Amino acid sequence: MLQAVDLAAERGGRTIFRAVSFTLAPGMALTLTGPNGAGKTTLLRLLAGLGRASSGRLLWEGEDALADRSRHARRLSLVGHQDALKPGFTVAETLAHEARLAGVDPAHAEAAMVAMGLSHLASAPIRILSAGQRRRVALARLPLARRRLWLLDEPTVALDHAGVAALGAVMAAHRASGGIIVASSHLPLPLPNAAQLRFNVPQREGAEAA
Ligand SMILES: Nc1ncnc2c1ncn2[C@@H]1O[C@H](COP(=O)(O)OP(=O)(O)OP(=O)(O)O)[C@@H](O)[C@H]1O
Repeated sequence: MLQAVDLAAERGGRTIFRAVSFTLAPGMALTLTGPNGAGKTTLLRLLAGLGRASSGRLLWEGEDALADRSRHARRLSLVGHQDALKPGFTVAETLAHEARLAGVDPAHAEAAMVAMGLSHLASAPIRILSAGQRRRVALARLPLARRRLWLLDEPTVALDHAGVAALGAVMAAHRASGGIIVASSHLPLPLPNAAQLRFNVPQREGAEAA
């Protein structure tokens, strides 16, 4: 269970948001919406333990999530705007590598490739892929890493309709197995029954989860 209690963040000496609170039990999802610059990425980084809250607490199963940041990092996968894929690897090599790192059966890498509609690109190097194809590869790594918490910054950017549907199925499977998802987006996400946190600009007075 992930719980944010009265989180506030500052950047460059300016308050970006405050009074952000939510509780996400296994299987739940939260979408972050709001205008450019409102603080969605800032919150995702904070939830990933990459930034520091100016006040408030982040709890994982009732304990301070960030007391041990490297332990927290192993609970989560973060997909941001940079996909951190190795240009010289093929799609199949990329996913097999991810499976190896996570110690899962290599057959899962094949399944992840199929799930994100990448089979026909198995032997293509990452460097020749289109933006949407790269995004599919970055998202196909998620289930292989076997992390409970997925933090996704605008995950559908560059995806076509089929890609969005594929991601919807992958996210549904994650939630069905007790995973938690927090995702920002300017477009509707395929995350049924997700709670919503809307950021306003200027973001001075906090945001509310609905
Ligand atoms: N390194 C930084 N130093 C100072 N201010 C920053 C820094 N990085 C981001 N900001 C500011 O923090 C605010 C929130 O940025 P953030 O990236 O969280 O917004 P966002 O809601 O994710 O926006 P978008 O929809 O454009 O992705 C913005 O006003 C931005 O200018």
